[in-house]
Amino acid sequence: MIIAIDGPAASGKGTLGKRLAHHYGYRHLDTGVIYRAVAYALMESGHDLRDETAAVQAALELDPERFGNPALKTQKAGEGASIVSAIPRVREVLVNFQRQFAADPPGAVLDGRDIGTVICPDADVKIFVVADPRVRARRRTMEARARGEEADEAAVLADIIQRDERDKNRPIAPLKPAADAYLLDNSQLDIEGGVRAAIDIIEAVRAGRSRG
Ligand SMILES: Nc1ncnc2c1ncn2[C@@H]1O[C@H](COP(=O)(O)OP(=O)(O)O)[C@@H](O)[C@H]1O
Ligand SMILES: Nc1ccn([C@@H]2O[C@H](COP(=O)(O)OP(=O)(O)O)[C@@H](O)[C@H]2O)c(=O)n1
Repeated sequence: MIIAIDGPAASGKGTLGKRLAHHYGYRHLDTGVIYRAVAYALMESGHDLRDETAAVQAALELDPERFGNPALKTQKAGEGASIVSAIPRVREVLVNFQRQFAADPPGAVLDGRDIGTVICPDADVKIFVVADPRVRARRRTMEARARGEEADEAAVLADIIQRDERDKNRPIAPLKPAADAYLLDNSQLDIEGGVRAAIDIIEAVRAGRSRG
């Protein structure tokens, strides 16, 4: 089974993806980390984030062993990711890696912006996670502070809004729910509540399928 999770910045996709993968015994890929890694490679080598040749090269040289680098979690890497991810050739290079991950047994949960629309249009279940931008900014701010970083909630909110706008309005693989995605608004839910709501969706889809 393939579970596709998409949604705007800091909506809880990664947390949900990880928890669902654990619940079902599947593998999990946070696809945002791929674009963050490409952006980080450019920043480290002093290239402009809009340098297509350098960005494509960084995408070709992607090393999943480095996905755990804490530097990829920063706001700067997220902002950079949203710039490099709008380059069509960068996305093209990264499609196969993601599809291969999704296809390997026993099943996979992928989260990102275009999983249900582009990467896995035939996913068994698609969930589009949303939450009020102020709630998302608050959560992301708390997360950064828990890591010992300084974070200004208003600046985090501005970054989230700017990134969502860029991701929604790019011509290639824009952030939008697939036509057959289930919307899950977790603004008023805690992590447990969000996971339960997602499992309810997945089980309802499975039950419907086995009846049909
Ligand atoms: N349903 C939820 N309720 C409360 N906090 C949440 C919820 N889902 C995620 N979080 C917290 O919000 C922050 C952003 O979640 P994350 O999974 O990193 O989002 P995304 O992958 O969409 O960027 C994290 O600190 C996470 O612990
Ligand atoms: N499948 C994906 C995942 C992320 N991205 C881009 O990568 C950026 C960072 O993604 P992320 O999921 O790590 O961001 P957060 O939601 O964790 O803040 C996004 O703003 C998108 O521009 C994408 O284009 N397609």
